[in-house]
Amino acid sequence: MITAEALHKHYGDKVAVDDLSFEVRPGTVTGFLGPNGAGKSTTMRLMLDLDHGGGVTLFDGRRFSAIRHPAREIGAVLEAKAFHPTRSARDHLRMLAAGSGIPASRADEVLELVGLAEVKRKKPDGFSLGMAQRLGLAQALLGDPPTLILDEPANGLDPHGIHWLRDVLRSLAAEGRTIFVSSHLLSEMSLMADDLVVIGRGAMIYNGDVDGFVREFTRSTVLVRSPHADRLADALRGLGGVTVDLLGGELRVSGVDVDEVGEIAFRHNVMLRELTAETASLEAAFITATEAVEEYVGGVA
Ligand SMILES: Nc1ncnc2c1ncn2[C@@H]1O[C@H](COP(=O)(O)OP(=O)(O)OP(=O)(O)O)[C@@H](O)[C@H]1O
Repeated sequence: MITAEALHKHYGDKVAVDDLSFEVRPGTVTGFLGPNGAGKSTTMRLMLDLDHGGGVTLFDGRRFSAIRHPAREIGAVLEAKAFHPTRSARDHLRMLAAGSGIPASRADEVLELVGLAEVKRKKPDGFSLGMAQRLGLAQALLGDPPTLILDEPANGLDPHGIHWLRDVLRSLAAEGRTIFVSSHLLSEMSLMADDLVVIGRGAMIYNGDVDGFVREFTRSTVLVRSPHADRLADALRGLGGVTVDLLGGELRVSGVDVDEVGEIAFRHNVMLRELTAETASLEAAFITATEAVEEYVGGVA
């Protein structure tokens, strides 16, 4: 269990992390989301005592700096490509293993796990970003830690790599580990994460499960196809609090659920060809939740 309490950091007048408190539960993947510059990397650095600021983060009740063998308790990747320039991938991991009292054979195990066994004798400075991400994950897993903190681990991975990463993180969580992972890939996050911490301009926007976030920041809609769509639209508009978009024989309705739409159609003798509850995406919820706090807003060319 990770407990972050009142994390705070400012650079001059600029508040990068603004009194953030949250918990990351074991056995789950918790996604850490926020627009560019929201403060995700700074928060992760604060959590690991790699940056000076306010607040405390406890890992199963202890601060990072109080943990005797951090590699065996917390695996962290904050920056891809932070490797020794002259050692091979394998030697890099063996050296880290030696420093943490981990058997050297574990280096080969984790390289196999992340799919880098074939290139283990190569120097990481020739690695692609995706390969470097895999090596970063190997490094984080070296001590078989119960907690993982990963900043943008999917960055640079190809679609197979992203799929693989999702499976690895999900199965590590299923083993009871605590996994805190930032990403900009929202569709991936919706498949991977159980819980979310969403921040904007350093402050908390949402902390809870993924479904709750989508519910809170989107309106669910009902899609209806009917040869009498205009008649049904009139009946639904008469209800009040209902929004109806009519396009040809298709209606998109919000403010009522599928059962109510079905009932009203029945009462008005309207034949239906389709009646579907549409779930909004995590991306739609993220855009609504964070549009007011976006820092770097581009224009349209
Ligand atoms: N060393 C620094 N000096 C001054 N300001 C900084 C420094 N590091 C970060 N910041 C500012 O703090 C804020 C948070 O940055 P941070 O890198 O934590 O955001 P982020 O959410 O990780 O962004 P991204 O998604 O783009 O990686 C940003 O506005 C950034 O400009």
